[in-house]
Amino acid sequence: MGCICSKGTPEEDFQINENSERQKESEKFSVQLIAPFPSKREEIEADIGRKEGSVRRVLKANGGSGIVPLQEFERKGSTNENRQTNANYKRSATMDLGGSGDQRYMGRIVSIPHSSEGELIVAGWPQWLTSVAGEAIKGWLPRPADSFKKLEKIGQGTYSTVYRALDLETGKTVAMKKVRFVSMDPESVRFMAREIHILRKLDHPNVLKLEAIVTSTVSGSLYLVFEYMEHDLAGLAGRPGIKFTEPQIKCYMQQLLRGIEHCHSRGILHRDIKGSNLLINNSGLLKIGDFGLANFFKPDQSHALTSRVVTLWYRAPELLLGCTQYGAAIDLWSIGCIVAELFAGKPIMPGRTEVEQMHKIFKLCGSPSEDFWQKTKLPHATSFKPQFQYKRCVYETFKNFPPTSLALVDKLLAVAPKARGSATSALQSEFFKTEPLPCEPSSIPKYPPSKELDAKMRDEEERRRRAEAVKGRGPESVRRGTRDVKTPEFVAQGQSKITSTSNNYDLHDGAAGPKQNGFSHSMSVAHPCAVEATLSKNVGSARSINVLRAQKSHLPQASVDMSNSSLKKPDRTFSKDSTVGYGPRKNRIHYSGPLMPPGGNMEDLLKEHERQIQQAVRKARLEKY
Ligand SMILES: Nc1ncnc2c1ncn2[C@@H]1O[C@H](COP(=O)(O)OP(=O)(O)OP(=O)(O)O)[C@@H](O)[C@H]1O
Repeated sequence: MGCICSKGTPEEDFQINENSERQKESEKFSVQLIAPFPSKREEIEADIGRKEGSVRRVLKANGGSGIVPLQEFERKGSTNENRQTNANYKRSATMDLGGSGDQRYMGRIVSIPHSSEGELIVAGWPQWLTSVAGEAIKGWLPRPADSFKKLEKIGQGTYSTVYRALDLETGKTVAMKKVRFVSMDPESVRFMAREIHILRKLDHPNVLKLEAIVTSTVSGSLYLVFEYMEHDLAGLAGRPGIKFTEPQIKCYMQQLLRGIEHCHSRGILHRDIKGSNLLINNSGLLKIGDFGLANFFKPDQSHALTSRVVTLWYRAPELLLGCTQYGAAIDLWSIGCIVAELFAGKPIMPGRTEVEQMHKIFKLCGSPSEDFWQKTKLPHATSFKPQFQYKRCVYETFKNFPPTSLALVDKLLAVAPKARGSATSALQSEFFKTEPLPCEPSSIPKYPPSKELDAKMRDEEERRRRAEAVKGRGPESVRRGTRDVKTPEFVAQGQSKITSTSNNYDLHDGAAGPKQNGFSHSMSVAHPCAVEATLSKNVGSARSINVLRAQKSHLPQASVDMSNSSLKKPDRTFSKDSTVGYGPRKNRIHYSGPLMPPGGNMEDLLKEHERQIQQAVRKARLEKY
């Protein structure tokens, strides 16, 4: 599969008004941000007076906030009151069609057929986008790219880089998520279109709102513009010195469940609930973000979906077993992991391979009965069937948790999906009704901006310092200084177990990796996904840490996703390489580790994995330093 690198530098994609060079550059943009509909004629006219000839006036005329359907725009534009606005819109829209005179464009506009694609092109969207993602952007107007000023990078996802930016029209700080494509490959565009399409279906205070979109022909990138959130839960939980109170945890979890309840009520599964996708602002509001893996589902589960979704540590057992007809319960499982993680102060099941993940689940939540294994048709059942049955020990393991939280965790971490209930039933649980009650979001302390990226940078810095220190101390020190990732069940006798940063509880499995207090697992020295990448090659040879990091755990199977989305979208690919973006799935089936050979011994297999992982990590470190 080809590289999906973004060709332009991030700077090329943002136009800064004061800079005339950049303004020229801005004309390379074929699409501008979505603009809302003008509300006041005076504003519009004043703006036109100031900025005749500028695409920006459309944005300003629209008041700089909100998004209005194109049809409504046209309808309003046909009235006397809005005629001027409509003219602006037309001129603005046609600037990108390559012409140079209003008359000519007006003619074109009149002749545009009333098809959705025609409308969209007139609105300023490029054809590469309208031809495959018309449904997702239908009815939206573009906004100019030069109306944003890029500030610093605040997030690095698998498919995107996120920047803090200033909306020059409103003065508001926003987050701009730059999505990469494989040179406008239609399939890649469809991946992104699904995210947009889903975001547009959602409207809830606990779901991050998509405010605008911009694309750049310079870099082949597309930007999704969101309200700016100061923190993500991963960053916040991983910040030294921050300790969540019980009312605060309840407050966050209530908001998370309300947000997911809304998604499920709209027939949408998030499929990647984890700390770094839960954004929190300085008013204590939590919003679910990153709908890149989200998909539509029907309660009857009649459509097959890919089972290779959700970041490994938060992945439900049915997905690991290869189930393709699943529902809301997979998100509830992830939420169960998060509730427990918040109380524990570290991830509760930090598996590094699917085999290990499944094993951790069985050890904590119990393994299914013999009868289940006899009857199930789940594709990976034979591979994962343990040699003996594990007894459930959720209550014993988390005995120090507040009792009502334990009841909720126990329910959400039910191995049988149906037993997890729903977001609505979770919201009605005693957990939220018993003292101490959830606090008001506004009463939560204001923290300095804390993102997963910050946690990653702290880890990186710490690792660099350690490496510097051991350099001067010789090989013996290197050995002692190396923080090899340990799978807790293989921690040698007498070696101290990882302790929780918030509550003391006794997990039979501790957290793996040097990041001990949860959520920032993707920045562990050896990311579980990176390690999986090594194992996917069945590591005879260890690879460099950079290569190790280049894979994500939830690589999709190519053919199983036959979802019911109206966009008929394919699934995303899952490369963790920062230069990689959305891409077609062809030839991108990866397995995070060899499946359990039938009749094989799980403990032996895991030990072998551990040996390979440590060998790979050691070699990578030695290569690096
Ligand atoms: N609206 C926002 N405000 C502030 N920061 C944000 C916002 N949206 C995203 N971020 C930051 O950027 C990071 C990456 O964003 P996001 O999860 O959407 O990207 P992704 O490529 O889909 O990531 P992933 O690899 O987790 O799938 C988030 O963890 C968060 O720290």
